[in-house]
Amino acid sequence: MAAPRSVTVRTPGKINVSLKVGPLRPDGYHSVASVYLAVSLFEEVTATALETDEIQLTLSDPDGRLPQEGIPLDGNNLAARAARAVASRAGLAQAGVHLHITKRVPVAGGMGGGSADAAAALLACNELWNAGLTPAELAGLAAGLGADVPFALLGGAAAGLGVGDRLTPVPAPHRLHWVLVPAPYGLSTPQVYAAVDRLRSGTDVAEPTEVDPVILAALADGNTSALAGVLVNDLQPAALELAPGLRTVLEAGTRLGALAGMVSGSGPTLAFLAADEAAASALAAALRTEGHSALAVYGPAEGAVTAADTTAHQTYRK
Ligand SMILES: C[C@@](CO)(OP(=O)(O)O)[C@H](O)COP(=O)(O)OP(=O)(O)OC[C@H]1O[C@@H](n2ccc(N)nc2=O)[C@H](O)[C@@H]1O
Ligand SMILES: Nc1ncnc2c1ncn2[C@@H]1O[C@H](COP(=O)(O)OP(=O)(O)O)[C@@H](O)[C@H]1O
Repeated sequence: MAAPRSVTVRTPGKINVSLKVGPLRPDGYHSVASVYLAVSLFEEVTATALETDEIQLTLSDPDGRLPQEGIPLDGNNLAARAARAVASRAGLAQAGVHLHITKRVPVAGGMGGGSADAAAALLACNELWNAGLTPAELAGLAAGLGADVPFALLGGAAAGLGVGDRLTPVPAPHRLHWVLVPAPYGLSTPQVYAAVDRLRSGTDVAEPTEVDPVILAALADGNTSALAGVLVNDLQPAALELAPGLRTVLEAGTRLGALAGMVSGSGPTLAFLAADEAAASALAAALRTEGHSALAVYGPAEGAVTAADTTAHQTYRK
């Protein structure tokens, strides 16, 4: 008997090199102006056809460094929800699938790992089931699954308005080098947004309507020192309040040679910008010597690609 068909899709984690957050909206969300940068820490989802109509999930952690508690392995997993969304949109009566998630992005780390799994599952199931959904339809389903899911499909660098789902790709032709410091714990995104509302209560908070053009120019030029001066994250004070230990790690990164450091999204992962690849690798080594976990990565990295395509899109210049 032939082996059941499988499709593997790879998607990137992200950092937000700029994240401006507006006031709390009546729907419980905040409008943002975000500059997303996909980085070279990838999730993979392999979707394998099942004879039944159940959705099964398994997970592996090849690098052996992710706390896996807190990841639901049932219908609440974002990858399972993505598979259901494809089946229902395509009107498939029997849509059984086994989803295997290979996890590398820190869990509840502010790097959009669950969103990357959802994006990968959308594309993998669409291909596995020959569901025929267009990229625009997949992007629509992605936005219904979470604010960051559309960017995980797209990858590269993009400005995000609305809740982060209204995306415009932005030119970032030069590879930038970063060091990520994951924490051994997670932070809950809704709690970080709630903390920022509390910290800013009584102040007038503007609706963000556009991303900072200085950031866009620095990305377009690959100007790391200009970029270092304008990295901003409105969620950072809230993340530091919830996880005060991050302050010493931020200080260590800059003391050890980072051009700048910031909390990634809702945290607690920290992202340090390095001058070049050699500086990133030296910084990661120095941080590890001081007892921190540290990974050198680059961005932009490409968005969702099926496994057979993974070498076909390496278009970024160093
Ligand atoms: C903060 C950011 C920055 O990119 O990412 P993470 O750092 O979590 O990865 C995003 O805004 C997170 O996006 P994502 O994690 O997809 O959010 P969702 O699942 O859609 O929403 C989870 C909860 O976060 C809050 N939320 C999310 C997005 C947004 N623009 N405003 C919000 O207030 C809401 O409380 C919402 O119920
Ligand atoms: N496939 C998934 N991977 C990780 N977390 C998931 C997944 N599906 C659902 N979740 C839930 O989403 C929460 C946030 O996940 P994650 O995307 O890792 O972090 P963040 O929102 O900080 O980027 C997790 O704590 C978990 O409860």
